[in-house]
Amino acid sequence: MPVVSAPVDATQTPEWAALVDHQKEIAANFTLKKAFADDPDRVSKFSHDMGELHFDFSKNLITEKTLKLLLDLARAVHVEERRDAMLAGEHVNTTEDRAVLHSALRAPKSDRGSLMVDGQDVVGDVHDVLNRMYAFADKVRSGVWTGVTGKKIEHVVSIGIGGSDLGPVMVYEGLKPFANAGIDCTYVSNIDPNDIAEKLRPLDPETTLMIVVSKTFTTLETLTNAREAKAWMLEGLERKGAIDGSDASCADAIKKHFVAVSTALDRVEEFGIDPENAFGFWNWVGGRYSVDSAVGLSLIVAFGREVFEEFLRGFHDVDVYFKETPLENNVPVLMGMINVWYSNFWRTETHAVLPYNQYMHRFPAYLQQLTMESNGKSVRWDGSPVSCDTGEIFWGEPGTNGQHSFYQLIHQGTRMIPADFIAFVNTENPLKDGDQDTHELLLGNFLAQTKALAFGKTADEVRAEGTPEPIVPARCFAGNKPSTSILGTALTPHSLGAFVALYEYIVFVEGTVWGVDSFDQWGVELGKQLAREITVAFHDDEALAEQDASTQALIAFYHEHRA
Ligand SMILES: O=P(O)(O)OC[C@H]1O[C@H](O)[C@H](O)[C@@H](O)[C@@H]1O
Repeated sequence: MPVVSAPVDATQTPEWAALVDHQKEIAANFTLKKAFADDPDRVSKFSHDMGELHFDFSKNLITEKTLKLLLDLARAVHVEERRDAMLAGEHVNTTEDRAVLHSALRAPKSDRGSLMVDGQDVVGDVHDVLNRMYAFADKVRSGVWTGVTGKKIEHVVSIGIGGSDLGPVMVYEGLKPFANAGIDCTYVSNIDPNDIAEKLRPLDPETTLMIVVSKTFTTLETLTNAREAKAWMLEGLERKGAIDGSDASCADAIKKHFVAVSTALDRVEEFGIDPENAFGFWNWVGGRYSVDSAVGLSLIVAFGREVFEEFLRGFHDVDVYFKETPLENNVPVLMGMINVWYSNFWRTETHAVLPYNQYMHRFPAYLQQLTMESNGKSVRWDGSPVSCDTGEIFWGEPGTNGQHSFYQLIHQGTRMIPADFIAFVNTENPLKDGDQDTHELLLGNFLAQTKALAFGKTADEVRAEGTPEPIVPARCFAGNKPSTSILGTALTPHSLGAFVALYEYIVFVEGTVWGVDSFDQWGVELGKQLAREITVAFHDDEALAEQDASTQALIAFYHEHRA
């Protein structure tokens, strides 16, 4: 069994009790307006820099005492000890009896041999695979690797789901300005045939490379889509006369047009993909923590080695920072604990992430898996039930789009929704509308929203604008709505890597307070198991009879209306 200490029940600690009392004080006496008026140094006290990212926590419902009490709680649940255990390769993923070492995926090659886990030179193995990936990607990018008809690859289709999809697609979208080899990527994930049909429709099989990404290589969606892609590829090539349909010509085509990423290389081979063209990773990398492993192969093909190395450096710098920075100044720790403050002491349920950068439009979706699959648990890592709420519901959309949609509820609704506002000083597309720098219009909106949330608008201010009395209440803003402002210098491979690592550690800190195993995902299994059984029930009366009445009735509706 793993050597991991039992989780502390945070709710039974004096530190928790102190926070319960403190929350009552803050709820009764604290407003952001007053806090800013009373303390001219508030912003500097609550601002931190982590590399190229600047964090302003001042518009949160916190005082210096709040942070002190939160860090007392972090220490009481042994955040530092668990961090060190994780980074040293202990099996902190207890329910799967695995180490958790995504940090090793971005360790520099000079760290080879420094981390031996279960007899494996973890960093050495990581760099061996990275080198193979870089060599492969170079060949594709330069046109040395071609399709079966000798044409250069122009499109990559990455087939995967969950952690084998959300990370790569988020980063591909995030770093589009860095694409530099005339190769575009498309991501197919859903088992809904509409997904692959629409994605493949515009592509030419001769110039398309498929990357099948699956940690387990058993995932129904991915294998179904991979088979569909294989059929599309072979039919397309045969129609063009590029192959003659014989087993040998098909095998040759698959070799040139299919590669795989998986921890299960035997299954890759069974699928018909040449093991030479398979890139491995390890069971100590969780799917949602894997974008910086071979799972990111499409990114290396699209962006090249230098960009990917810079992306990994962004992660690694945060790894070192998280490990070495005292808790008082440690941004991932502070953010994780502030999230605990709202979730457990203010009983907020959701957390908005609002990137003011259109390239980051898939970042909230990526964070949903990272945060919710990690911390949506009801038992602790020793199997005991949790005794407080766990897991925040993460959601969001890029600003300013969200402003014209759901911000109404954040500003004037009855629920408190802590929000991370993310923006960058420099834009990838500096444009002007007349004399006005349009990036400043974007940043002006970013600043305006956090200001409106924090300070609101009083009835007197509304009246002073000449608003008729009956509608004054509808036009008031209560303010005191918490937000964190994060400003980066620019959205680059390095800063994007830093962002992902930041949220990985926020998740870790929260998971440690809640005592949950943030690295398993048993909650997705029941649905998979039932789907297998129910799929049979479409055409098997015995299996149908075993279903509940609602499922039977819905299947009956399906049969009645199926064209
Ligand atoms: O990479 P795969 O083994 O195909 O798994 C893909 C995804 O499916 C699973 O059901 C889990 O919910 C995810 O954590 C995982 O990322």
